[in-house]
Amino acid sequence: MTQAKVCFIGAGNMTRSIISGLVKHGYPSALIHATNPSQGKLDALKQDFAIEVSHDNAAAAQAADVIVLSVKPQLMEAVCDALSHLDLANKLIITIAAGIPAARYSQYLKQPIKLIRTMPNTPTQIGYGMTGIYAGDDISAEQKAICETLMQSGGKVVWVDSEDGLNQVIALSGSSPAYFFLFIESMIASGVNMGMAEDKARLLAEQAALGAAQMVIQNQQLSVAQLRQNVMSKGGTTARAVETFQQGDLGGLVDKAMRNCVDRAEEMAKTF
Ligand SMILES: NC(=O)C1=CN([C@@H]2O[C@H](COP(=O)(O)OP(=O)(O)OC[C@H]3O[C@@H](n4cnc5c(N)ncnc54)[C@H](OP(=O)(O)O)[C@@H]3O)[C@@H](O)[C@H]2O)C=CC1
Ligand SMILES: O=C(O)[C@@H]1CCC=N1
Repeated sequence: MTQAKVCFIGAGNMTRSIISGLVKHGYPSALIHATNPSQGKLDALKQDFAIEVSHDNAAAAQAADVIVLSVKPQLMEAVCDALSHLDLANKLIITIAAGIPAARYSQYLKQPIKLIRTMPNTPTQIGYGMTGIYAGDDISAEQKAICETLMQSGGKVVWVDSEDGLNQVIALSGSSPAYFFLFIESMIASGVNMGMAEDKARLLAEQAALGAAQMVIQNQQLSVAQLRQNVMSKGGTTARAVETFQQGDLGGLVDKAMRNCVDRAEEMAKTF
């Protein structure tokens, strides 16, 4: 495994998720550095993972082989501008930001760069992450391997052939943990409305969600529709609930939500 010196610019939710996966997989803490303006997140990362931390983006980036840009898209231009005086010729830059096209970064950093775009998700924090990765033709096999090693430590990776594919990755896995959380939240609320204690409603809903996901994963020979049919006894309770979702056009609503997610990524590509 290639072990590069990695610096995360921005120490928020996703940086924490990725570092957690890296350290759990034995990536040396001494090779990981995170920067952030506020102190609290840095203290927590240092305490939990024994990594290097600082407020100085430029010094940390200068010392790194791999720079992971992990700030909100609206801050990316300013953050890159403040790194643009560095010589980045021998560094690999990885971005996890939604929306911003790969070509935009060399403008922000004011020099030619080697950049890989990725789209991880928060379950990376517990080893169940899913990351989509896009690299242009200028990226070497070794650079791709470094990126894959970093992102794979938190879960699975999938390479996409075109940059547009990353927007579909956002809709399918980057943003989608929130869809499932919303569904589970709604189930718990309904259970509570019907009189169930909240802790029991949560246990019932979360274990059903875990079991359903594992059923999909462990039964690749079956379609997801077949797994659903297997729960639906004719004239039974599940059929009544599923009919209710279908009458409300759940499939159409999911499609609309995912297309809106992609539209927002495309809007962001024009904005930032
Ligand atoms: N959350 C998610 O599920 C996913 C997010 N992403 C992408 O990841 C990126 C980060 O998102 P997320 O981790 O959720 O966001 P967070 O807001 O949790 O983290 C961003 C961090 O950047 C820090 N920051 C702000 N300004 C600077 C600066 N000048 N230099 C260094 N750090 C700075 C913030 O510090 P402070 O709080 O102190 O201001 C904050 O800790 C985004 O671009 C997003 O599109 C990608 C996939 C999934
Ligand atoms: O909501 C967002 O913009 C980011 C990208 C994917 C998940 N969170």
